[in-house]
Amino acid sequence: MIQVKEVTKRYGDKTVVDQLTFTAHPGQVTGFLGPNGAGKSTTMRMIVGLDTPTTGEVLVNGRRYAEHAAPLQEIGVLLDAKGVHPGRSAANHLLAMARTHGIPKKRVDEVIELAGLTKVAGKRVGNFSLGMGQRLGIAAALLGDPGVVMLDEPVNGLDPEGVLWVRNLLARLAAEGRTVVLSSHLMSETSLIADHLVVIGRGKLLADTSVASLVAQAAGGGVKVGTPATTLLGVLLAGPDVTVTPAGPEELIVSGLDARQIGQIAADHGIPLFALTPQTVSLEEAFMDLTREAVEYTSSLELAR
Ligand SMILES: Nc1ncnc2c1ncn2[C@@H]1O[C@H](COP(=O)(O)OP(=O)(O)OP(=O)(O)O)[C@@H](O)[C@H]1O
Repeated sequence: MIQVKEVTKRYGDKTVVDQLTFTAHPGQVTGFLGPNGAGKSTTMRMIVGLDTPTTGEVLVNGRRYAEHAAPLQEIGVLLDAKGVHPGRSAANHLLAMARTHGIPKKRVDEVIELAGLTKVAGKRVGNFSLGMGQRLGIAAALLGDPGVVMLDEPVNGLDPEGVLWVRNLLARLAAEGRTVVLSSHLMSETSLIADHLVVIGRGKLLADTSVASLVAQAAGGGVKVGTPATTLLGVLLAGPDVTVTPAGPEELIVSGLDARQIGQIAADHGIPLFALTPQTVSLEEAFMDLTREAVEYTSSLELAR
């Protein structure tokens, strides 16, 4: 479990993380989302003790990172996939890490296999593609068989097959009861991988929600109904909490009733329907709505609107 408790981080007079509180639970994949500069990396660095909160505290499995005797066995992290000596082979890089942390060589072979790096394990890391580098970073994060796994932008630069691989791997790690956190600035991609979402903007918490409830929220745009009998159906559907808006000669947008209720009322009165479509806002739009005020760099074109 990761607990971020009322954490504030200031650099000089700039507040980068602002009274942030959230928990990443075991058995779940938590997506940590925010636009560029929102404070995700800073928060992740504080989780693993590379930075200190100005106020508040961060706990990994109930303790501060530095208080763990064998931190690599508690939390595995991928913070910068390029932070590897380019002249070393993937296997030697992992072996060096394993040796300094008392981890057996057998585990190195296991994570190489797990990360799909068997064929390239002997190759120099300097020649690795971005995707192979990401896989190596993930292999390193898993080396200590940790109960908590935290990955900064793990699908960045991966092809669709690589994204699917990360998705399946993270789901499996969570199913094993581990706490899994991944950061991203891409909502649609993250919502496919994560169960839970923590969204921040300008260092502040904007949302702490399940993917399912965000999807339900995004679906709150009414139901598009296609019928030749718009006037009659409009009258039949009317009610105190129902809004019926004509959207074309044979089209209504209805809110306050779901598709099933509308379909039933139409059927009860023998009214033909040729469209009955819940209007969804895309998750990307929901994310943009949430974070609009909080993006650090807005183009002058957008500001002029
Ligand atoms: N050491 C530092 N000194 C001063 N400012 C910093 C420092 N580290 C980060 N910042 C600032 O803190 C803010 C948040 O940065 P951070 O890297 O945590 O954001 P992020 O959400 O990870 O963004 P991205 O998606 O672009 O990686 C940015 O405005 C950044 O310029």
